[in-house]
Amino acid sequence: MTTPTLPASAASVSVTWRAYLGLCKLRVVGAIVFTAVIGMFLAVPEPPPLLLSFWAALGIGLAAASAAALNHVYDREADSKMGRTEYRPLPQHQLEPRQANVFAAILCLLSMAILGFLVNPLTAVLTFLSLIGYAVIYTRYLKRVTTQNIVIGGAAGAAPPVLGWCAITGNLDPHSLLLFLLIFVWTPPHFWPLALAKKDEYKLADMPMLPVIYGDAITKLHILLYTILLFISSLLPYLTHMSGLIYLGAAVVLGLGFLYFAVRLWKAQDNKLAMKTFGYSLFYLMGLFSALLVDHYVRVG
Ligand code: HEM
Ligand SMILES: CC(C)=CCC/C(C)=C/CC/C(C)=C/COP(=O)(O)OP(=O)(O)O
Repeated sequence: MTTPTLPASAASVSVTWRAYLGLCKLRVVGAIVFTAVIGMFLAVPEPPPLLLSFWAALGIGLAAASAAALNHVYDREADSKMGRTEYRPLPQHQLEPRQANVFAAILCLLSMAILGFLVNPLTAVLTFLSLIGYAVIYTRYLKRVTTQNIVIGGAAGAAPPVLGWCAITGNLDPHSLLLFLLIFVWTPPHFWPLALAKKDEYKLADMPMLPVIYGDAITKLHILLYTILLFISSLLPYLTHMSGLIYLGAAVVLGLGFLYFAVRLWKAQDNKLAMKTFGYSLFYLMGLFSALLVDHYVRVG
């Protein structure tokens, strides 16, 4: 018996769609939308209106995917030099840069229409600024010129909970800026462990990441110092009475876990723990934001 195969044209359509989806960095966008949705829930005492939340999540997600596609276009040459990124759609010539640009433009227009007409204009403007911040300011300029690229560029990645909050209330609340601070301070100990593990690839691609320019010891020290700063920042939602004891407990336990990784990485002679620390950073952020949500509805203390 022969295995049924797709006709050549159907197979190529499926490859093309997979390539377009590959441009979107779906897992990162998923995490970004998650933090935005938590911002929506924290903005009001009762659950936020379902339809408004849906449009806001879709609009923010489309903007993040558009930014990711533009990042693939600007980085296509560097991506082709690194093992971690060489199989992306543009280095593999599955799509032309022009196609990726058109795709990014469509996603951006859709996002702006949804946010501008169905959510509110301030959310649309702030989301657009985040898109430009990541896709243009970080990717095109900062990434190539300074070791502080991801610290400054982190502001775009930290915006989503503020965008989610603003989508529901129409304004900027100081508590939403606390959520911004958490992701902003989290970004260096999220990214630098990965940069440490992939230092040789970044060197090959001529990217001035911290370990490439200043070496492993300085990078590990920076990771540790930012992790301490993150631990302190993560207490602020409790100290400002935004969250209660459930959040505080989770923040302390998750933070001690992050410190454990950061201290061990700092002390180690090698970088064996770097990718585990990177993995933990993702678990930490998801855990911290989940705790904020649970605490919002089950308030103790
Ligand atoms: C400027 C800020 C940031 C930088 C430089 C950065 C950098 C990176 C890099 C280089 C990767 C590896 C990607 C890969 O191998 O495909 C990654 C993965 C990831 N990042 Fe970030 N990140 C940033 C902000 C964020 C934010 C704000 C979030 C979520 C709220 C996030 C969530 C994730 C997730 C979930 C992954 C895993 C993706 C996967 O497994 O495919 N990142 N990040
Ligand atoms: C709401 C909105 C528009 C937000 C945009 C923020 C956004 C998409 C952040 C993504 C963060 C990220 C994956 C950075 C890695 O880029 P990189 O180029 O350093 O990593 P790479 O080498 O894996 O491409």
